[in-house]
Amino acid sequence: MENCSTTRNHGSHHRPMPWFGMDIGGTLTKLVYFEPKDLDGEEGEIIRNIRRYLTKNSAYGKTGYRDTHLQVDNVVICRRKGSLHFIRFPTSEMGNFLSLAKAKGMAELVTTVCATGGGAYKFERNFRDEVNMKLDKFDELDSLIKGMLFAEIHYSTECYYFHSSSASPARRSAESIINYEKKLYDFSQPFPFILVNVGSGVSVLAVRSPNDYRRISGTSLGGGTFLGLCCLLTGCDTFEEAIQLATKGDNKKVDKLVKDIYGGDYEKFGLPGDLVASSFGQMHLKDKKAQVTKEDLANAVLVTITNNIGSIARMSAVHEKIDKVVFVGNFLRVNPISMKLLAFAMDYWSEGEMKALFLQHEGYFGALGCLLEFNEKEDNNGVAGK
Ligand SMILES: Nc1ncnc2c1ncn2[C@@H]1O[C@H](COP(=O)(O)OP(=O)(O)O)[C@@H](O)[C@H]1O
Ligand SMILES: CC(C)(COP(=O)(O)O)[C@@H](O)C(=O)NCCC(=O)O
Repeated sequence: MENCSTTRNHGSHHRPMPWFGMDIGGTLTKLVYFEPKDLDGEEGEIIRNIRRYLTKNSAYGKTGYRDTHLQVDNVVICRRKGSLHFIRFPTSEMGNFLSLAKAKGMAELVTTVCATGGGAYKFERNFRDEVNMKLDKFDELDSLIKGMLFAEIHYSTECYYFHSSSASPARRSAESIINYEKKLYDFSQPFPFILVNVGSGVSVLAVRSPNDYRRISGTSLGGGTFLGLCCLLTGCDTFEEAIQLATKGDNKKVDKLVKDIYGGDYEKFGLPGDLVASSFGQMHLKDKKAQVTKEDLANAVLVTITNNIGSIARMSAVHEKIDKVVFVGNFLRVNPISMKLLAFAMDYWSEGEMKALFLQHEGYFGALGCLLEFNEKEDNNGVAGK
């Protein structure tokens, strides 16, 4: 599938390699690197070294990682064929990243990097002063949509949902979500859809066509809140640790359920006894507090944040009269508990009318979209190298 609008052959007409897209978020910086496979001898030594360094390693320094399972091969971008690599590091490590870029000779080679996310503004000066690089800035929500639509077309297993074997939504319970099965979803006719980006905070968009979308809602209770509260309440230090703890815990020891208040279901309004009535609602009781473990607390934070996001997503979908809700962002990384809870919540509360959808490259669409936008822009401008 072709992405550029011109019909030129590859070579010096295009922006010189290396091609990167960078999304500098509130917590993580995502880097998408396009590795050309149709090499024609144009590669200089520095580019070759950068390519080797990025593609032969899957860890960079202490905090940079390449998500090798997400690599996409045989992609054509601007008439160049190659592979897409997906790399992330904490935004707090930006200083070390800039030092590395300098050490690897990037600063001599690249004059402009395309960047999106809040950090494209926050760190613009650091890029200029420390590595003499200009940031060409793209809007993060424009890039997000562009990247996800591109990935959906180029990666046949991109979109999936969780399937319950129970026919009636009413019979599905929050307990049974553990048995949800992951299934591929044909997202080739995507519009309209609600897009919920769960990063440090949460943005909710109504997307009606590639260039027609609105940011309709958002909440500050997002992935950053989960991680921050977990670190405070359990003493953990990383997202992976927080998720591990949550996997072994039970929110019912922390939250007040409808049945803790009603003794059973609140039938008049269809509230099942197992529904959380009040998140953390038992933690004012000394005996209950004495019994909870850090695993229970981590699970309760995860369920609290996820349910709140699910609720906002569902209300947004009802308001916009849209039945497909796509969840993206790194909060969902290695986090099946939240994905299954969101799938359950969409299905249960809409009585089967709404569907929660998920995407494999969940946190990388902003970086990918910005790489595509930059190349298109350069291509349309007829840039012959800088
Ligand atoms: N390795 C990680 N380190 C920190 N947070 C992570 C990590 N993996 C997943 N997360 C979660 O992803 C969130 C950031 O998501 P992301 O989509 O990258 O947003 P942002 O653009 O705001 O950085 C964090 O708040 C956290 O909940
Ligand atoms: C400001 C942001 C767009 C930044 O994006 P992020 O780095 O969190 O992915 C996002 O955090 C957000 O939408 N926060 C919620 C703001 C609100 O609507 O209350």
